[in-house]
Parts: sequence; structure tokens; C-alpha cells
Amino acid sequence: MQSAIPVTFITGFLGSGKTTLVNRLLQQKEGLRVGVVVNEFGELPIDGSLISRSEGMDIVELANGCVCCASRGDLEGALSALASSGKPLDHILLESSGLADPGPVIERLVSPPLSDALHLQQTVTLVDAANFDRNLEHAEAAYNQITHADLLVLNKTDLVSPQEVEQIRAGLELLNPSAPVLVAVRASLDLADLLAYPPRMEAAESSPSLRGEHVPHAAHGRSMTSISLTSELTLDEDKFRSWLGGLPPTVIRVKGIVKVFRAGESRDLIVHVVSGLITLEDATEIGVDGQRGVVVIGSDLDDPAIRSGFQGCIGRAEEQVVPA
Ligand SMILES: Nc1nc2c(ncn2[C@@H]2O[C@H](COP(=O)(O)OP(=O)(O)OP(=O)(O)O)[C@@H](O)[C@H]2O)c(=O)[nH]1
Repeated sequence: MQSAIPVTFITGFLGSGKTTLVNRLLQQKEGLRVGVVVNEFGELPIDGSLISRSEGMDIVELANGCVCCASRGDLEGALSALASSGKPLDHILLESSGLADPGPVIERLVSPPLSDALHLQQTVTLVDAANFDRNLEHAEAAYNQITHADLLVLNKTDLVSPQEVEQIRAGLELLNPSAPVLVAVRASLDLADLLAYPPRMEAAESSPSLRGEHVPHAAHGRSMTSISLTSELTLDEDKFRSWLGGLPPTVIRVKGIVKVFRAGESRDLIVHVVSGLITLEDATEIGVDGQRGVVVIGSDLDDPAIRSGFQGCIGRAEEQVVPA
């Protein structure tokens, strides 16, 4: 029988760099067999498409809701699907959604039946240096993610000054004195270093001050909601960019894959918006075969306005967008 499979639980607020870290770790797995569980807040399984597939990795998607709210069976089912997916796994990376409270998930990972087959090696929390204060203000989940970490990765430090990096590092040390802080750009961590990093601290695990109660989902982030917009039709790139740029500041995150039309050609783009910072990248490399669309996450979202704005991006008048 296989001994307990080590699990690295990766948390961090919306857009902090969790998928970037998973992809970076997968690039370095060299002969290790790694299982990945990805979890989405929105209905569209975007992260499943953004994770690079390769030999020696298996992936299970836990879509439509935070892992902390998923029913017991969903998480157990996803993890046991991985554990029994063929050759024995050397490691599992469990990526949470950006709004998940890690407390209840850790609780389940360290309790039977999961603890019979898995060993939670560490909880790694990505912290977005460019949105540190704002994320803490917006959501209790951002705070819980920091306090439950065994290792904190202060990411996106290319977007702030060295002084700000030091201020945030000091803030993190106050919030979670026992977790080392690694400063990173694009989640630049070595898999070997990560696996050597601190085994989970039993003391921290049993400390009531770090536990916190699981709050109802709406309270995770000031009634944060998501809108899924799907379209297999082609969008006009300029209209789409300007729609993204005009979204209200209550929109915290947009991500997805869309087909755009420019100069007579259509192509797929990966879309990321994190607090107003828009990135559109060519999606050729990932070979899009899933559903195209975007998920918009934020508070107080004007659903009809967002849907009609997206519909207005359609490239050709005779085509119609089909909202999810
Ligand atoms: N400038 C900069 N961008 C980064 C860095 N790390 C990640 N990004 C970008 O930030 C965006 C979000 O990164 P993801 O890895 O998708 O973030 P995530 O935490 O998985 O996002 P959610 O699943 O929505 O919570 C992408 O456009 C990344 O390329 C960084 O260190 N610097």
C-alpha cells in the first residue's frame, strides 16, 4: 500500500499568483509524479485550462464554489480520484480558490479519512504585494489565508518599491510570526526548496488564535459574487480591451480565455485582470479545447450591465453571445 501522499495546500487571495506557482512547480517536477487539484470560485473551469499539462501529472478540477464550502464528498472525491488515478503519486498540489478560508480545509486534510491517505506537508500562501492592504480590507479570507500559512510567498514584488516590500514583510511577520516569508516575482520558487520548507507546525495547527470559525460564504469577502460569461463567438479585441478597462473598481478579478478578432484573423487570448491591471496573452501554447469565456468577480456587481457590456464586444453583428 502507498504511504501517505504529501500535499502542499496553496492559498492566496484572488490573482495573487497561485496558478503561476502551480505551473512553475510542475515545470520542475523532473520524474516526480504530481497530482493537482484546482478549485474555482466561478462556474467556468478556467484554472483547469491554464495549468500546463505534461507527462507525469494528473489534474482534477473542483469547480463552482470555494473549496472551504465544497461538500465533504467533493474534496474527498477529488483527492481520492487523484490518489487512485494510476501510478502512485509523489506529491499533490491543492490550489484553493482565491476566496477560500483555508481553516476548514486544513481541518479536513488532517482528519480521517483524508489523513489516512494524505499528509498535509505545508500550507503555502501567496500574498499579492501590489494589493496587500486592499485585499485585507476586502475580505476576511485574505487575513485567514495569511494566518494559516506555514510559508508565506510575498509575490508580485516587481510591482512595488523595495520599501513597500519591507513594510509588507513586517506586516506579515506581525500577522503570522511563525511563517517564513519568501520574496518572489512570478512565484519564483524552487520545488526542491518548497518541499524542504517547513513541515507543518503542529503547534500552530492547534492554536485557537490561528484557527478561526468558518464563516458563511457571503462573509468571505463583503458579498463577493461572480458572473460567468461564455462565448464561442469572436470578440472585437479593441472593444473587449476597452470594456475591461471600463469595469468598475468593485470588480476585483477577471480571468478567462476568449477568441478575439483583429485584422481579419481570430485568435485565442488568456485574460487576466487583477484590480484594474489588464493582461492579455496569446493562448496558442495552451491549446484551448475547453469553453471560452470570462469570470468576473467582485462586490456589488451590476449583473445586467456587465452582461450587456460583454455582449457589446462581439466582433460581428450577426453573431450572438450566449451568457452562461
Ligand atoms: N507583475 C506580476 N504579475 C504576476 C506575478 N505573478 C503572477 N502574475 C500575474 O498575475 C495574474 C494572476 O496570476 P494567477 O497565477 O492566475 O493568480 P491566481 O492566484 O491563481 O488567481 P485566482 O485563481 O483568480 O485567485 C496573471 O496575469 C499572472 O501572470 C508577479 O510576480 N508579477
